[in-house]
Amino acid sequence: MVSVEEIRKAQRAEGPATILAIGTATPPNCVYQSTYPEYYFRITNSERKTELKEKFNRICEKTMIKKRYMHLTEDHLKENPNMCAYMAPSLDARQDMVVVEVPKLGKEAATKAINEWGLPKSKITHLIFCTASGVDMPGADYQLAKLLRLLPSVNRYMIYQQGCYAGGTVLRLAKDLAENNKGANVLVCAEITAFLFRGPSDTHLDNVVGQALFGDGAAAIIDVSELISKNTEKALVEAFQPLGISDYNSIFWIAHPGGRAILDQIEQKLSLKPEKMRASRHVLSEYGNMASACVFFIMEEMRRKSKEDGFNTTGEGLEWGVLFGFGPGITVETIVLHSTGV
Ligand SMILES: CC(=O)CC(=O)SCCNC(=O)CCNC(=O)[C@H](O)C(C)(C)COP(=O)(O)OP(=O)(O)OC[C@H]1O[C@@H](n2cnc3c(N)ncnc32)[C@H](O)[C@@H]1OP(=O)(O)O
Repeated sequence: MVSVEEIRKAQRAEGPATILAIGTATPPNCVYQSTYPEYYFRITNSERKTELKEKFNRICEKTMIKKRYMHLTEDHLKENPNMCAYMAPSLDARQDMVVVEVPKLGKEAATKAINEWGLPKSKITHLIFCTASGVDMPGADYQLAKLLRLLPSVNRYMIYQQGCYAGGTVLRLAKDLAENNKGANVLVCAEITAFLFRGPSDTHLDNVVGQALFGDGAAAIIDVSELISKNTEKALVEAFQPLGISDYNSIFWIAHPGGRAILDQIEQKLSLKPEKMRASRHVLSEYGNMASACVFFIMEEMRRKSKEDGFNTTGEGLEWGVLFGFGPGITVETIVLHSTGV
């Protein structure tokens, strides 16, 4: 007679969960930060707000973002003028858009990851989908499984509306699933396309800052950089003390670039060398703040550059690293990463 303990042991995986492949995708519509203020104030019929436009120009310059990708094009906005107001009914139009587009963008990224992985899709046993764009039932996880033609038996998990820190949340969940299920291949797909574009308001400057930062033009923003930087050291001590690591320049860094000031303050507070934030700053510059998807773009960029520079690990030649996801709450997701090779 087989005991429950033996069954459980046989079901569990041996060894740690490993990231085997990464795929990223963006909508094709690219907007350049240098011309964005002109476009944004024109499309939202706000050109008369000259002072606010000048301020927005200054904010855009300070973001250190070169370009961003947005699903919303000029044509979409012309078809949906309510989206261009600061506060006008437009939820239905946005919802109709995201429930179709978010799984499609997820499919693009997932297909790249599956191709790199090189095994048949039928080997995928678990699917986690994470987005803060819209809510649907059945969810984006179901739509993605259908688009990818995964087996109907795939175990699906949907994480909605967590915000920017959720890249860390899905990794944490994927690790637990992979380590507790033998042979499980967990496909983590965190895609965010925020459709919360809206016109500028003189009385809501936080919204104006948001319009300058987010990859898809989201609305809500908190000034959060000081709060985050004050708490990162505590999170690092808790995470790395058990490993005997207290020099945070000796690890690689994947920090969610909520905004340039967040990276600046963490760097300053922890006396980090400038190269520690290189990958995060690169992704911020090339894509803007893509919420939960950012950390995976940074991971991919770090892996690419480590290979190009001849390092022997995907973490810039280092063994241990940290992934920080920051988001509403304020919540800080801290994930310890172990890099094994390029
Ligand atoms: C929680 C999460 O982390 C999840 C997210 O991703 S949410 C997004 C989180 N991101 C942030 O909170 C943004 C962090 N802030 C930044 O990166 C920078 O402050 C910034 C790029 C927006 C501006 O850079 P800066 O070095 O602060 O420029 P600075 O010259 O001081 O400010 C430019 C203008 O913006 C205004 N400004 C800056 N931050 C502002 C804020 N939070 N609200 C309103 N106005 C703001 C300033 O008053 C200034 O206006 P004037 O030019 O008229 O004086």
